[in-house]
Amino acid sequence: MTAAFPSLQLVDHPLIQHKLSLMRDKTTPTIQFRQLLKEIALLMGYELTRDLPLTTERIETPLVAMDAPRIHGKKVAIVSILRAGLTMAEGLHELMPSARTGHIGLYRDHDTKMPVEYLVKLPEPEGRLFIIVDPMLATGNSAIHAVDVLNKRGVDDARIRFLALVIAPEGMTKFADAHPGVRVFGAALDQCLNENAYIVPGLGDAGDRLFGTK
Ligand SMILES: O=P(O)(O)OC[C@H]1O[C@H](OP(=O)(O)OP(=O)(O)O)[C@H](O)[C@@H]1O
Ligand SMILES: O=c1cc[nH]c(=O)[nH]1
Ligand SMILES: [Mg+2]
Repeated sequence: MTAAFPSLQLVDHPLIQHKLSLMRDKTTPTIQFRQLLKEIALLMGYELTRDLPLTTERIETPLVAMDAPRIHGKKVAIVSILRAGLTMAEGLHELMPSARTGHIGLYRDHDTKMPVEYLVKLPEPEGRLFIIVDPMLATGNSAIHAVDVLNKRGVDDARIRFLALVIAPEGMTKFADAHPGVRVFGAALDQCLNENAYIVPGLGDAGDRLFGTK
């Protein structure tokens, strides 16, 4: 939780901060950029999942029978906002291999900066926790749209978490106003947006740097 944003948790572990600095460096090549984002998502996943409910399952150790704690993996859905969320989802899936997968395809319109939706594929919402992943929360419009998509399918804000990497204060303000009940996890709250709605200092265009496009 931060003072300005009760729903935001910044994960300031030194490994995450170090890897984020490498990602911000404009000389970091695509292959390393992608690997770093995957690693950071995995590390942030540790905090994001800290309070997941446990059930128990009867097992036998080599010595005795016991009721062993287990996470119900199939009750979690990891939803990537395309394209940049895909790589974060890879990291989280290493932590929770049996989590279900969803995709919400969005791109920002060049002029309006509003998200344009081109794909929605989601698992059954019943009883599931949804983790939406996207490294960049800039104006907040894409994040708000993605949560709206889930809300329309009956998933309320309390069952949604948003995993980002770099967050602009302007976007976080807008997102927290629209969805105060969605917990947001990020690695950095940056300074501001520039005139093209890019995060400053930021790391540039995440999708282009991940996939080598322009
Ligand atoms: O907070 P916002 O102002 O909505 O901006 C954030 C969005 O912009 C980027 O995607 P982009 O539109 O570049 O699509 P891409 O991942 O396909 O490149 C990013 O991955 C977010 O989805
Ligand atoms: O800084 C930004 C803003 C939106 N999308 C990005 O990839 N980077
Ligand atoms: Mg992009």
